[in-house]
Amino acid sequence: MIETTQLTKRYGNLTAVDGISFKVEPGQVLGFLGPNGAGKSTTMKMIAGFLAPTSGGAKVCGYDVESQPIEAKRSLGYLPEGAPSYGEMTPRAFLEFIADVRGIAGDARKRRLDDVIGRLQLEGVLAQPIDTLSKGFKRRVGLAQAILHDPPVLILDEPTDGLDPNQKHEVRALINAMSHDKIIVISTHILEEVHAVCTRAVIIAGGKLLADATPAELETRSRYHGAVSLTATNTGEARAALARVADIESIEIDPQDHRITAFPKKGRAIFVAVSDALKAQNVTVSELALEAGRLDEVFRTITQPQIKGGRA
Ligand SMILES: Nc1ncnc2c1ncn2[C@@H]1O[C@H](COP(=O)(O)OP(=O)(O)OP(=O)(O)O)[C@@H](O)[C@H]1O
Repeated sequence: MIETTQLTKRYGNLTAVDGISFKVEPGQVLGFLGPNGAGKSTTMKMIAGFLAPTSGGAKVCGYDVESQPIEAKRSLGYLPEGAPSYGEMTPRAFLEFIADVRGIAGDARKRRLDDVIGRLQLEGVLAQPIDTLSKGFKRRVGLAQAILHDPPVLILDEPTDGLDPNQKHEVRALINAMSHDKIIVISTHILEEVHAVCTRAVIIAGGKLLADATPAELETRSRYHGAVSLTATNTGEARAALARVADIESIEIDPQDHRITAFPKKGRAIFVAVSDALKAQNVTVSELALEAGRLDEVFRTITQPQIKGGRA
């Protein structure tokens, strides 16, 4: 388990992380979401034991990261932002070095090295200096060192940053495959990533924890939750048909693609009534969808007051 208690970091007058408390259990993938400068990396560094908190604390698998740093670090793998490593080393030499530092020896050493090299598809670049690798491969070398000792806890700071869409997909699949028996915390700016890998999402802004929920729960906070979107051949006809649906609160039409969104009155379900009204008026639609909610809008609604409140 990971447990943070009132975790706080101050830099002079700036409170980068402001009393953050949460727990993460095995099998959970926790997504850290937040705008630039929210305090995500600082929180992760403190959990990973790379930065001392000003106050409060963190435990990893029951070990306090400050008073039991060796046990805590043994239990976790950490991918820092940007994945710094020793640029003049080759991935092979770097991973051998990490194996030394982690004390991985004997049969386990070859097995673990072969495993991470295979999983991160590093075979083709093992002998090339890390400095000369593409951003995507550098990130993969960083991930390989984080999982080399097969730790029960992984702290991954923007693991898919800099990867192309195929590599993003592969890394997300890797995280999903590892998630069954590990605790994983990832930070990301990419909201689709939250859907792809996270069982839970924490939203941070201005150093404060503002939301802690499943992605589906967050979507229910969207004003689009339960709305019905459609694209009709004749927008005017569709609009007239929707005017007959009593439970519709309001209608919006996208000025660019003319997509219509109908919002329900509070607590009402409108999908069937909308579908029936369109059929009854013979309105041709190319698309009709019930909206789960939009995470990007929830993210903006939750974080913008904090940003406007005055922190870069
Ligand atoms: N060493 C430092 N000294 C002073 N201020 C710092 C230091 N490290 C971070 N900060 C500040 O603390 C705040 C939180 O930074 P942090 O890197 O944790 O944010 P983040 O959410 O990870 O942002 P990003 O998404 O841009 O990586 C920012 O305002 C940042 O400028």
